[in-house]
Amino acid sequence: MSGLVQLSAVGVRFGRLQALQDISLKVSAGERLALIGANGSGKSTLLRVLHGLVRPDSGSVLRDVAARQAMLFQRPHMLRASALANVALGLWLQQGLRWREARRQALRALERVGLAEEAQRNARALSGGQQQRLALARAWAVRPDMLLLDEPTASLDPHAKREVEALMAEFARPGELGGAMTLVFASHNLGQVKRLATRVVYLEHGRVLADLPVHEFFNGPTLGAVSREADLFVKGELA
Ligand SMILES: Nc1ncnc2c1ncn2[C@@H]1O[C@H](COP(=O)(O)OP(=O)(O)OP(=O)(O)O)[C@@H](O)[C@H]1O
Repeated sequence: MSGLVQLSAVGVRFGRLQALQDISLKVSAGERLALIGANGSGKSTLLRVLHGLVRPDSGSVLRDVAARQAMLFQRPHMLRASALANVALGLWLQQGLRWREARRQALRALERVGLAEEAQRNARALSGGQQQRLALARAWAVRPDMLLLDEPTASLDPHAKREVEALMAEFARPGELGGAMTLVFASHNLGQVKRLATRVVYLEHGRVLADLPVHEFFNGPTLGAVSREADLFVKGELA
């Protein structure tokens, strides 16, 4: 396997519900992969499988064990502590750094996302956009090779959305400290998908119905033939 993670014929069920079915997908280094599809189509579940939070009931997951991963959720969970401590704690716990060194690196991460001035503020008192940037700092601090993001801008206003999007684009750029991050993100915002993604995976009822380079997905003639629902989804979202 030369990818960061590779799923083969993965299935996930929750009781009687088949949330994912027969998913085969390889994520390669340097990709910016967008997962799209209607509510309940399986995007979050697929991200959780990729991150190892959900174990498939069938199929297999192969992972590059040398690669680091981090995941961001739509509403980040922050501890009732300073912004700095929220980042430093992660480093201290995950990487076994000394507290002083963890704080030093955490401050560097806050600078990276433009939050250095908020370092001592209670993380829970920050705005939604600042909290999402704090979550990005927490992820960036561990220098992941692959960053998974579940609708990271869904609950943000347009300004905060642009800030988070800009950071995602910067993290994915070659030359970023620690190297370019591979991104896998779920989004309902097709403008964002066009701006950020190199590849689009369209899910419908837990199955992958299209897996195409972004340009082909939006401009190719094939989508309507693949799925009428996909065609309507894209047109509807763009209307
Ligand atoms: N822990 C769970 N227990 C039971 N059912 C679940 C669980 N997680 C997800 N599901 C169900 O699995 C299906 C896929 O959900 P998932 O959250 O992956 O979809 P999604 O595409 O991310 O949706 P959304 O766009 O609304 O976030 C849905 O029918 C959902 O209700």
